[in-house]
Amino acid sequence: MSNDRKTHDPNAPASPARRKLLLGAGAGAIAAAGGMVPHNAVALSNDSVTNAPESDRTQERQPFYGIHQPGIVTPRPAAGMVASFDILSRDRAELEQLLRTLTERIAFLMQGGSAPELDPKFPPADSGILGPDIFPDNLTVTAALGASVFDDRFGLKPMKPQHLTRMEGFPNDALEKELCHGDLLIQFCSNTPDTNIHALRDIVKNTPGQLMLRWKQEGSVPVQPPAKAKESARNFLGFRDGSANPDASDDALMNRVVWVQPESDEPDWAAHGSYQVVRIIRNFVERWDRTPLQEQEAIIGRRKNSGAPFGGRTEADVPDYTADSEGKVTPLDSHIRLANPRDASAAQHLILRRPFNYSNGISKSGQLEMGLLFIAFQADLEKGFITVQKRLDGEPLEEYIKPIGGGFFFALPGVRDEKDFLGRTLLEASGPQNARG
Ligand SMILES: C=CC1=C(C)c2cc3[nH]c(cc4nc(cc5[nH]c(cc1n2)c(C)c5CCC(=O)O)C(CCC(=O)O)=C4C)c(C)c3C=C
Ligand SMILES: [Fe+2]
Repeated sequence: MSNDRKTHDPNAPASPARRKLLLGAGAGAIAAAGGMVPHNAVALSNDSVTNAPESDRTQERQPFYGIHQPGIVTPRPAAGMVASFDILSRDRAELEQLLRTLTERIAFLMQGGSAPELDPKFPPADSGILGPDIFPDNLTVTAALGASVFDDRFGLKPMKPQHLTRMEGFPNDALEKELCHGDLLIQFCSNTPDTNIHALRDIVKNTPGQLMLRWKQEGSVPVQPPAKAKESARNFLGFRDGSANPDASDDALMNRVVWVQPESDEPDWAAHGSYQVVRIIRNFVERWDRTPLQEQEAIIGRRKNSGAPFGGRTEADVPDYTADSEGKVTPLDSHIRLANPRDASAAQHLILRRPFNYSNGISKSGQLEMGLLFIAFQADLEKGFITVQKRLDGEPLEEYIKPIGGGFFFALPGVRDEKDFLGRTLLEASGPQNARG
C-alpha cells in the first residue's frame, strides 16, 4: 500500500501534513461563506443539545489511606468496572516499582486535582476526558492479585494466600478463556462510567511495558429517587439484589465475613485483605421475560415487586425455614434457600456481594448480551463463594444464566499512609534482601 493511499484511510490518524490541510480547508470554507461566522451561530445557549449533563456529585470523595482498601465495604455507586491485567514486570524490583506507581496514581485519582501542563511537544499528562481539573466523583480503585502472580517470576510462591487458586469451571459454566483470570485485577467504582474509564486510562498510560490488559467488564446499578427506606437495586432479571447481604457498616461482622484477620491460617502479610470473586454471568433475558411471574418468583424465592420473602411484607423481612421444612412457602430449590439455608452453620458461609448489571451489545444470534457482573468478597474463599456456589449447582435458575468469565483474586491490604504502597507487606514478607529481585 502506498503512503498516499494510507493517508486516505478514514480510520488512520491524520498526519501533521494532512491536519494542516484540513485546518486550511476549514478556514477557506469560512472565508467563502462571507468572512467571520456570526457569533450567535456557534455560541452555546444554556439549553444547547450538546451541553454536558450536570452532576452535583463530582466532588464526592472516598478516603484512600487506611487499614483496608476502599471499594469493598464502601457503599456501591452507580458505575463499576473491573479490568484484569497480565503483569509484564521482569523481576521483583520492577514489580515493586509497578505497585508503587499504582499506589501513587490511585491516591491522585481518588483525591482529584489538576493534571500537570507539559511541553506540548510531549503527549499530555492526562487523557483530558474529565477536563483539565480531575474531580474524584466518588471514585474507589481496588487492587487484587490472581494466583498466577505467586509463581516463580517474583519469588512469591511461598506467600500465596491459602485458598487462592485459578478459578476452575463449575458445572453450569461455559468459561471463555479470553474473559478469565489474570495476575492483577483492578476494580473501579464511581458515579459515572467516564470517571472509571478515565482512571483506567491513567493507570494504563502510567505503567507502560509493565501491564497488559487481558479483559475488562463494565457494569452499572440503576439509580432510584431518594427514598426514606433504603431499597436494594434491581438486577437485569428485575429482582431486588442484595436484600440479605451482610451489613457492611457493621465492623465486627465485616471482620468476621470479609477481612482476613491477623493470626489466622493465612500468611501474616495478607491480614486486612480479602478474597475477591468476579463472575461474568450472562442472563438469558428474552427467555426470562417470557417466564410466568409465579415461576420467576419461585426460582428466586422472593416477590419480584417488593423483594420480600414469601409470607413477608418487605425485603428486610427474614424467611423462617424452620417452620417450612418441606419448602411449601419457600421452595427448597429456590435460589435464596440454596444460597443460604439459614441453618446452624450459615454464619460461616456468608459473603459480601457487590454486583453490577452489565450490557454488552448483542450476540451473533441477535440476543441481548447482558447479565450480572457478580463480585463478592470474603475472608475465606472455600467457606464463602465456593461452598455457596456448590450449593447452587443445578438450581432451576441455571436455565436462565450462564457464567462466562471472571476469576479468583486476593484484594491486597490497605495502604496506611503516604509512605506505604500496595503489596508492601507481601514484598517484605520474604525478607528485604529478596524484595529487590
Ligand atoms: C455463589 C454465589 C452467588 C451467585 C453466583 C449468585 C448469582 C445470582 N444471584 C442472582 C439474584 C439474586 N440473588 C439473591 C440472593 C443471594 N444470592 C447469593 C449468592 C449468589 N448469587 C446469596 C448468598 C444470596 C442471599 C441469600 C440469603 O441470605 O437469603 C437474590 C435475593 C435478594 C438478595 O438477598 O440479594 C436475588 C434476586 C442472580 C440473578 C444471579 C446470577 C445471574
Ligand atoms: Fe444470588
